[in-house]
Amino acid sequence: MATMKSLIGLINKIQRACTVLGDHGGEGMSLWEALPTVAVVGGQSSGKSSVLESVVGRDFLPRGSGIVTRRPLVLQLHKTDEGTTEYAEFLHAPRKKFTDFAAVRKEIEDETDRITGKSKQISNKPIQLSIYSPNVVNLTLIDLPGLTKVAVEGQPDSIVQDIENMVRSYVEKPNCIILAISPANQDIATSDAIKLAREVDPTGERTFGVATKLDIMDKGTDCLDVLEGRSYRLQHPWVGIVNRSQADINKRVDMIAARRKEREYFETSPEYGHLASRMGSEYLAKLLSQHLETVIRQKIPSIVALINKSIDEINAELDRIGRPIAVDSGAQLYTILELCRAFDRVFKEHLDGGRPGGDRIYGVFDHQLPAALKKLPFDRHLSTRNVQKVVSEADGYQPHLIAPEQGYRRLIVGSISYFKGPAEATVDAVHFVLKELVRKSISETEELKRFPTLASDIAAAANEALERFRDESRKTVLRLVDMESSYLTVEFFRKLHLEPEKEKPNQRNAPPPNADIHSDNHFRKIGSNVSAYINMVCDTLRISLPKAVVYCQVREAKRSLLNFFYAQVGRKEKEKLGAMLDEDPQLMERRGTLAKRLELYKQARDDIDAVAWK
Ligand SMILES: Nc1nc2c(ncn2[C@@H]2O[C@H](COP(=O)(O)OP(=O)(O)OP(=O)(O)O)[C@@H](O)[C@H]2O)c(=O)[nH]1
Repeated sequence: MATMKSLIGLINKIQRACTVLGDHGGEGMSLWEALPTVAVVGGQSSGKSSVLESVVGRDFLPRGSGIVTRRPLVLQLHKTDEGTTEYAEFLHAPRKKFTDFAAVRKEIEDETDRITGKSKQISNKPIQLSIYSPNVVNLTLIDLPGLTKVAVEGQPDSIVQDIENMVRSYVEKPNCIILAISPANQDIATSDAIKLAREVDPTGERTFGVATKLDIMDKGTDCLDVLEGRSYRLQHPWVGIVNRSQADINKRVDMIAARRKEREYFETSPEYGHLASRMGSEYLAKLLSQHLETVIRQKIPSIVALINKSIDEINAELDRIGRPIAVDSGAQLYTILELCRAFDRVFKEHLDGGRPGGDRIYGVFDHQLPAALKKLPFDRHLSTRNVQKVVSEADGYQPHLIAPEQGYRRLIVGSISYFKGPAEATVDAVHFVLKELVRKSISETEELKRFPTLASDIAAAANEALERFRDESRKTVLRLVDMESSYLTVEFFRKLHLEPEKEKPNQRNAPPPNADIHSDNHFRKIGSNVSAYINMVCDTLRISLPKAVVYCQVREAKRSLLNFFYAQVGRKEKEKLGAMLDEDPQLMERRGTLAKRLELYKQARDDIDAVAWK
């Protein structure tokens, strides 16, 4: 069976882990909120600090006018063996043991200012202090700023509400045990602590009422109605306290002497003598400790469930953002190649189908190219006037006798050169489709998301490769066009020569074979012959250009988009490989945080296992 000490020690440990994680409640699922804690709540000067100090048995809290406690103080008390030296330790300054409690007070003040500045602002970021002493019981208390009704000089008016909100944010948590401090020398009905406690815990099951200043109540009045449970009844009995008066503090009456005085006060008190065993700060400390133990015992299953849930969630997120990468160059090279392959797979899916985009290449061949071919200005180039001009120029001083051989050649070569435009445009259009597919594939490769440097390296390498393919493709298509003008299809013209004879009976308007070589009809006929020839070339190119483009660009992109890159990567040294696998700094930080969280949660689970089943 777990001991009280080990149970509270366990919670202390988990609380410290929470502070390291920056988890002190607030948004989302919080382990902190699942842990039972005791929060000390009360109006200003109600005696909160005094109660805390007498529970600890030491002077260590900052004192002064105005709002002294401006950050929550998480005070973890650890009971040590009799005779051991007392010391304190702050979580923000681990391994520094404070044996001088005046220095503890100074450190609390300094650490408060470190976050809030000297501005007297408040902050909900807790200061965590552990006290190891034979004079304490195992207990965790949270000291909160005193509830106040007015801001003092130098503090913004909003501070009144800010403090109430902060205190409320602690005490409204169902796992918070409220230590509501009310000075007995004032009307309990107007006590800030009781008012707030009633609001957040109407049944009073997690509120402990503490009446301070019993010794300075008006003559003839007492607090018996409350202490004996007749008024302001809570589920737990009220505890009366007598702290050091200001005069005692000024006389430096130490805490141990003060506790003795308090004990004597109750034992000898005519009003409270019969309640002496259930009064005083020592009794309060024991009562709280016992209660905390019961609560913790009840909470353990839900805490374990929460821890397990958190661990699962962290693991899932780590899987999603990727585990840390190996440091040796072999493994790094392997990782880089794997990532390249992942990209290549996505890219191929775009081309081969499965992912959209590849069809746009067919669109270039099926629409763009034919449309561009159709728009070529052959009408103008082969107009009767231009034909006449070109033919005459080719003839020179001696007009042709039968057929203008040179003129035909010039007209045909001139026309064929127009095909270069659509051929190059086809190359470019496919290039842009491929480039767009590279861009898409980079962004769709999940594995690459965490490596922005590598992603841009791969994109750059792929685009460079596409440029090379484009150059090659451009050369090839221009060559196809050039080939058309380098050797004309003789058969076409032979057939042409025979045609007019054959068609003679029907072709009334066609010029006779020996027509005047200077007539319009003659040039029109030449123009239409060239046009027919060019149409044939056009049909050929419409079919062959896509073949060249696919061969040079698409097929190469599928086969060897990253080949050059692979060769480069293979030659890189270790540091360069590491640099390529640079991750988004935010992601690295997130992974670091998750790893730390994971470790702390696992540790917490192990700690609970070790304690709970002892
Ligand atoms: N006589 C007597 N004086 C007390 C008692 N409790 C507190 N005081 C005095 O009341 C004053 C305020 O006590 P603190 O413990 O500083 O009160 P606090 O609620 O922490 O005050 P703030 O931190 O300013 O909000 C001090 O001068 C204490 O000496 C008590 O039980 N009896």
